[in-house]
Amino acid sequence: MQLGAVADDFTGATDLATTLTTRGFSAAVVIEDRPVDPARLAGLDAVVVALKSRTAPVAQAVAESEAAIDRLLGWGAERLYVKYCSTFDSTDEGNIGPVLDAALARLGADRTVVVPAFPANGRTVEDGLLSVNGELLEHSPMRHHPLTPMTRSRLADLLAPQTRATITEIPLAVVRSGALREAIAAAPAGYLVVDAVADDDLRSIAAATDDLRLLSGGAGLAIGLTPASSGRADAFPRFAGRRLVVCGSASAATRGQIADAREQGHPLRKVDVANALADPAAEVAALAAWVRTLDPDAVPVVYSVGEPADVTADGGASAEAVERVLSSLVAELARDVDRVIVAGGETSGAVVKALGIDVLRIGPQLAPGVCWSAAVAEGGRELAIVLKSGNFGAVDLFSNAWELLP
Ligand SMILES: Nc1ncnc2c1ncn2[C@@H]1O[C@H](COP(=O)(O)OP(=O)(O)O)[C@@H](O)[C@H]1O
Ligand SMILES: O=C(O)[C@@H](O)C(=O)COP(=O)(O)O
Repeated sequence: MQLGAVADDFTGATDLATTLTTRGFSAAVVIEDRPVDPARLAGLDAVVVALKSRTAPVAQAVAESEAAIDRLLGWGAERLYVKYCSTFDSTDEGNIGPVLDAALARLGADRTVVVPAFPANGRTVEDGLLSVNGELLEHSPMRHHPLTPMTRSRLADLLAPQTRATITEIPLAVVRSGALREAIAAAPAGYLVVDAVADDDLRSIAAATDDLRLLSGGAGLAIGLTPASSGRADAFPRFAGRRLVVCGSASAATRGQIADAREQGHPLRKVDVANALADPAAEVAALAAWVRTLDPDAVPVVYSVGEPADVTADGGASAEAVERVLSSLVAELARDVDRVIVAGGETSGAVVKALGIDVLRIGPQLAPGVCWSAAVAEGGRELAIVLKSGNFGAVDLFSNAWELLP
């Protein structure tokens, strides 16, 4: 296996895996510590272990990441990639620094690059400052993120409280100078925050770091990686059951996709959050009954946030209830529904766990960082599933995604 990766959330894992497959890698995502027969991974160029560690306590995130790294090395991974969010989601007490420290220690390596840039999704780094769609991170909507509000934009300032290692910034001029490899070798041991505003910059960084055993970043850096072999090519299965979209995401991109689905005439139903809190089983039953009344060819969209004011700020109780209801709904309908789009990172984690999925096989890409995966749910039913980061995907994704399935 050429590359083993650890991602700090489930949508991040499919983001990296699909970016790798666009480069010709054969790739799969393994869910957390689910036992997997290594024969299922044989011949793959890359395996991404999906954790739900982004906002976990540091000790837990490090322990889970170390266990994932050990599994990947045991499966024969030659190099490692630590995948975090392209908006560097973390706090001063956060996990990116400690997980990188642990990964370097496990590999006996002394340096790696820090590259959250992903220009195809509007994330760029210049002069060490991270921007989102042309706005500095601290001015972007990430400023208001409920768990990891990003109020600074300089990556070195965000990372410094999380590690004792030296952080060096490498400017765009060096990335484009043809002497990046030398600059990385000459820098002090530790972390190298490297500027990138275009895909060619990411390709230059990947080329200049081909001797590093550890890479780190969002998924964008993977566009510069090349598989050593043609890898294993699995045909993506065909699916013909019902379709379903569930959205627990409150992000602007998902809200736009919900509004577009309404305009396109898809049946929509909003989760009754008060009922989800009071009697989750009844809410699941009501939503499942609604789906079953619809034409089998319909694309029902079950969502919980149509506009920002729909979010109930009650210390997480409503968020948890919505996750429970949406994930139970997908599990309840899994006998009839075999093509599912899930919007939202946390929501995706809840759905994948409720379905008892252990491995996601990566299929067609829908947008940068968004793809179909094939998975077997507990009980043996195979389904196609999209785990969509809240902020990713075109506005018409809920209408057009199905056409990309074989
Ligand atoms: N109406 C609501 N009130 C409160 N929390 C909600 C509501 N709807 C969804 N949530 C929660 O908001 C969180 C959204 O996070 P996530 O699924 O990661 O989406 P994103 O990727 O857009 O951040 C989930 O925990 C979800 O259950
Ligand atoms: O790198 C990214 O931006 C994504 O892969 C990602 O991690 C997004 O997280 P969620 O918005 O929580 O899905």
